[in-house]
Amino acid sequence: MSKSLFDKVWDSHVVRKIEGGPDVFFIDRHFIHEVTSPVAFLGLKNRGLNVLFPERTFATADHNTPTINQHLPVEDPLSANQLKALEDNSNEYGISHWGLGHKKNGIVHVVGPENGITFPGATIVCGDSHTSTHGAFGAIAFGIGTSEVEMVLSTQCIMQPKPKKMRINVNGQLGKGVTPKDVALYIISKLTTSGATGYFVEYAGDVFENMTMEGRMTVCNLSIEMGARGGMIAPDETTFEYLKDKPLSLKGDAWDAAVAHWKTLKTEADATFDKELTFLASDIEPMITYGTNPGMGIGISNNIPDANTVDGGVATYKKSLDYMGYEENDPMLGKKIDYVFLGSCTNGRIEDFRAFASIVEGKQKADHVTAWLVPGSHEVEDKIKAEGILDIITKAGFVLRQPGCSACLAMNDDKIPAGKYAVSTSNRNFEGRQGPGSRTLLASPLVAAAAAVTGVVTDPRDLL
Ligand SMILES: CC(C)[C@H](C(=O)O)[C@@H](O)C(=O)O
Ligand code: SF4
Repeated sequence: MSKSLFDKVWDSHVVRKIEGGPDVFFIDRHFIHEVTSPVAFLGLKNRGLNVLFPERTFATADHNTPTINQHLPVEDPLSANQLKALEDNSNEYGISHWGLGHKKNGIVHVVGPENGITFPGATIVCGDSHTSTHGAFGAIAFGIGTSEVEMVLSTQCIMQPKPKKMRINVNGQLGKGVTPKDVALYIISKLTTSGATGYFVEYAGDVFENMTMEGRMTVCNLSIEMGARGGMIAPDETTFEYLKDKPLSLKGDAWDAAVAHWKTLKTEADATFDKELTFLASDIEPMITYGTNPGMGIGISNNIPDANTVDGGVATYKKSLDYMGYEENDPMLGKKIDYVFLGSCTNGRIEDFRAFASIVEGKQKADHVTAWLVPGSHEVEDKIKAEGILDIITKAGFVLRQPGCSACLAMNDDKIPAGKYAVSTSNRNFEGRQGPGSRTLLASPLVAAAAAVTGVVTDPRDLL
């Protein structure tokens, strides 16, 4: 039977098939952070178990880290404890640890790829739902629970039933101002947040083939927001070019042999999928969300949908609009905003800062807007400085913060106040996600930049 990319990677990692049960599945790379690993290590200790392959696990601190004054001790005792636990556990078991202040520190899904820990054909897990990001490299990457983190630490395997397969094709060319984030928000708006539940998605078609690695990461990152277990894109020259010479990428003959293998990781022509969807690039415009889940998104020039035209119940829909303080049929353009957040594992990479700078250059931040610009890693921060982006944003009245998850989920001090509107490049707009009572409008870095300089929801195409 012809195999898909997903089948090839999955099947080559099955250690044992259990009749009528899940597969015992080998994990190549395991990332850990301070939120979901402490309890797993506690479990290991209680059962007197060891870490089987410490060299396959990589720790970085990101969720609870402050984004200013990182050289000072962390004030919040809960955060300080979590960070200390990650450091102590990593040291005890011989796991590489990029803690606060380390030059490689940053958001787990940003530092993994930029250091070449992520690679095509790999199986990658982390106790974190946005592990799907790494699928951009043609890896099978997904989030796991804390008990599975313990399982991976002790056995380097987990038990997994093989998910169903979906292929999403987007063909044609994206218009001006339309970014990978818009492609993803568009797909989620069509599928809803549960449209891909139970599936593993392969993204295919010209749009993804022509996308940069960072764009592919943005798309795969958001797979989880439509319910998918993960999403992946076949590796190609763009992938190999990105990974070549990364600190932990293979070198010399080993690299050449790996690339030769990675080139075989393509879906065969007559492979079949349980579900297949096709969209047109020309139908996608810059997107923005107006509600309290990532599926509640529209093209920026559209009006908020009428309750009678949406699936999923009128009452829930109205409750969501109430929370946002919005009315059906209102335009999104021109709505006043208070905060802008540029960052997260969705859009906290150098291309996102370049995009933001391309709009704010020569303009000024709107007076009433508070903007938090948070690089995904120190490497991103260094590039922002080296490329002159820091100068551009500083002249435009913005301040650059230090790396971390920050206001994406507000586990540190970066909380959007109750009732305030934030245009955010992150991935979730749930009630209170960015701080109790906060209201989130998910969008691309271009839309965020346009809102930052005008103070209202603005079509970035008018400013490009
Ligand atoms: C804290 C962590 C478990 C969580 C996740 O799994 O995704 C977080 O990263 C998020 O984005 O909500
Ligand atoms: S940046 Fe946001 S989505 Fe990504 S890992 Fe951190 S909290 Fe989760």
